[in-house]
Amino acid sequence: MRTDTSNSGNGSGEKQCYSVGRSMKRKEDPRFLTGNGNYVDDIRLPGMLSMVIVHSPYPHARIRSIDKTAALAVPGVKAVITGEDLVAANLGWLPTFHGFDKQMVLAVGKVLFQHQEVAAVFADTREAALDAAELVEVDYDPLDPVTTPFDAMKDEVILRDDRDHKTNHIYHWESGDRGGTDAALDGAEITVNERVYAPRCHPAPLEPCGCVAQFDAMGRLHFHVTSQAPHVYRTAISLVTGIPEDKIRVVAPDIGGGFGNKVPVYPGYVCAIVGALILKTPVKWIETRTENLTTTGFARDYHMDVTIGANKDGTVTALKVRTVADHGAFDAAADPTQYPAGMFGIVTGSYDFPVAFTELDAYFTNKAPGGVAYRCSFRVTEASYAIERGMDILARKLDMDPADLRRKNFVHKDAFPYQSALGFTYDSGDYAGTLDKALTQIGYADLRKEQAEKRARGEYMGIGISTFTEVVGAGPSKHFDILGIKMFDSAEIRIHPTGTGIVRAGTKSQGQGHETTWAQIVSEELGLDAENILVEEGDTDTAPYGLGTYASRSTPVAGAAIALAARRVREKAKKVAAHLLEASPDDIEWTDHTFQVMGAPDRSVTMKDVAFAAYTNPGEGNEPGLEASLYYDPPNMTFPHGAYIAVVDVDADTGEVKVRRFLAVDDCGTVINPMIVEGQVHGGLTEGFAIAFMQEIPYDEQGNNLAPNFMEYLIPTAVESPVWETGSTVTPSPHHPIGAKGVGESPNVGSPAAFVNAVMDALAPLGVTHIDMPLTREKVWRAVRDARGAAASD
Ligand code: PCD
Ligand SMILES: [Cu+]
Repeated sequence: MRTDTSNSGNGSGEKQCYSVGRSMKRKEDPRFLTGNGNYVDDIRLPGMLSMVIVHSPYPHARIRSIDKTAALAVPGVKAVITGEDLVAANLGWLPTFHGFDKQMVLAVGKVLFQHQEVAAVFADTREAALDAAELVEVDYDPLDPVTTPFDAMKDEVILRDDRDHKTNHIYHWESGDRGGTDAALDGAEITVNERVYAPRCHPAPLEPCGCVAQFDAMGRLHFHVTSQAPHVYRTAISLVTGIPEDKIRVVAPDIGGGFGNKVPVYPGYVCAIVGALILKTPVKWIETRTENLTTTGFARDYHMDVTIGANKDGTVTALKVRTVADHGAFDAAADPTQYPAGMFGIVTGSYDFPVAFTELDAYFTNKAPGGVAYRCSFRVTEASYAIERGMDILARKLDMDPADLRRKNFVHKDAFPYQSALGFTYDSGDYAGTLDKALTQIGYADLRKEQAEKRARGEYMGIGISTFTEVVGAGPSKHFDILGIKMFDSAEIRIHPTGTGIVRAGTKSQGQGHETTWAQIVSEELGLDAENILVEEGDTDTAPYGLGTYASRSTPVAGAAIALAARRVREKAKKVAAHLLEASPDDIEWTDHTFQVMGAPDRSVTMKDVAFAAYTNPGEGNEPGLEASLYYDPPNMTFPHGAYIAVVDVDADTGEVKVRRFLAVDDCGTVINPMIVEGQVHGGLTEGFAIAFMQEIPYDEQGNNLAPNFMEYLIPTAVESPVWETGSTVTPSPHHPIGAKGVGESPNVGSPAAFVNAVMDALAPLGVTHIDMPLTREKVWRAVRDARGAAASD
């Protein structure tokens, strides 16, 4: 792999300038850095109305009546719609992501969580709409709220009276060998057990959600929206509203971060479309920060009981994980249809468990709906946190170094493809190699020495390891679909006469840099300059149908489609090359990014020559033009892995934790752009750091959301964030055309456990075994105080 951070050789030279493995500067950045991005809120159309949503102050209440009179009297107000209006139009409910449940668009009869959408106001200006929203009079009859899944499971108060099943239980899911696992745990020389909680948190992208709905003179809907999956939106809108799909154009323009938050379809989108339809004028809806944090997809909220069985020498013999999941008011979790608990089955992680079992029960509560994959390929972060905490707890019980315990149990690098006890076939990996690299790079032995000295002085230093394996790139269509739509992806490539071109894909970048990396793949495959390959995504009128960008699937799926579509272009080009070289196509080979006559390397033509000929002189019987499209259904997921190490110093008297160092060694197979991958890792680590130490959406006993803004829901700035150290190993995916695996989510999946393990390691001398995230100063301080108190009273 070459790593070259300069943008040298711009457009000149024999070979292509930019290709796979080079840190080409991001092609999209000049637009962003000069303030010329084009976001949904930048759209201004003549006659455009502003929509504002009225929210419920109660988490659980019956709606006695809604009076619109005062709101409608505000100058500039055009309409107010309620749940009843939508029900009359047959648009009262929205199918949820995987289709098992439905969700109210605007509350009908009852509100089920604080801030739930109750009415939508349309006005000439945002100010008028805001004023009117305050004047919509809703008469509520408050009911007792249910705020934890443990209360919900008692079924004393049934939340959803729209459902036939009078229970708050949503579903049970299980995987693996229950009997075998129980038997192995019963017979284990050692077992450890801990309940760990992955708290309800929120992706909180910089740009909140929003849309502009417009019907043109031909009655065609143009819908600009912050969507990670524009094609799925188009199909969903057609199915829900009955508007023929050809009469709908969904455009996702520039997006200011998605992180899973912009996968689901939200009530505001439906209301904006309805408003534009009935008022016959464009409607814009842009969320506030509070609306984003309180109503759109939350993440996690998994209570996980982890039990590991092992021999005295540290060899693991069985894993059992039981989870209680809080899904909020509707089962709007973003998971593929056949996987209600997402990819939680990756919970065996990097370790060779002979037997395992996991089961999960999900419940309704009076909290916001969601369960989105916040930088996590559907519950992979939860799973990774559970197993990586579990392994550390086992290491402590065995009094073994956590690195040694891990190394002892890794799936061996010669064991791939590896069939896990919970049914995944891991494609490739070298876990020991990656861990060893990380240990050397950070100077592990010296750090342990330093720690021992500090402990002798009564100082609390901790080292935390996480050696995670992810499963990303959904996915093989026999297993993965959303609302029945198979999770393939697509690419379309056109090469112009002068040897430049355009590639379109079914994905949609939200900051990941696809405009650069997709061009690099085409460049590598076709020997053309990446600087002159335009990348276009996000417009359903032009892009081929694809399932979008989330779950780190773009590189594994669309990236593969792009490489293979380019190879299809190359096959066509070969015939033209043969014509130009007056040889048979069978005698032409593609070497060093040019077409050559076999055995005669001096007789060659470049792709640029061929492109021109394809339009000017294609040769008898050859199809003119140079383009190809391809739909790719991956044979398997990709399994990136990494070894992360955190070093912390804890002030036991104040609870303050300082992350002194953090090293992430990632293996995502073949790297397309090392600089972009490093940026992905930095971003994800910062989010993982926030989740570990400061982020949570808590609710009080009355069901009030306690983190409805950035005063309570904390976003780390450069001041709080540690300096990230990175490294990499490369174990290509055997089934991906260029060997690449996804990476966007790895740092978020792998890092929370490393941080928590480090703090627990620091506090080990005090006997503190576990603290649930986020590890705020107060929680750490309390844990230390309790531990000291217990020690004093012994
Ligand atoms: N091997 C490799 C891999 C990768 N890469 C690169 O990197 C990136 C990423 O990728 P991926 O991994 O494939 O992924 P995607 O699909 O593209 O994306 C997605 C992700 O991404 C991440 N990152 C990011 N960044 C930014 N800036 N922004 C955002 O928003 C975001 N988000 C996040 C998330 S969350 Mo989910 O949705 O939860 O499911 S999922 C996710 C791109 O550019 C690519 O191409 C390279 O180079 N190489
Ligand atoms: Cu997750």
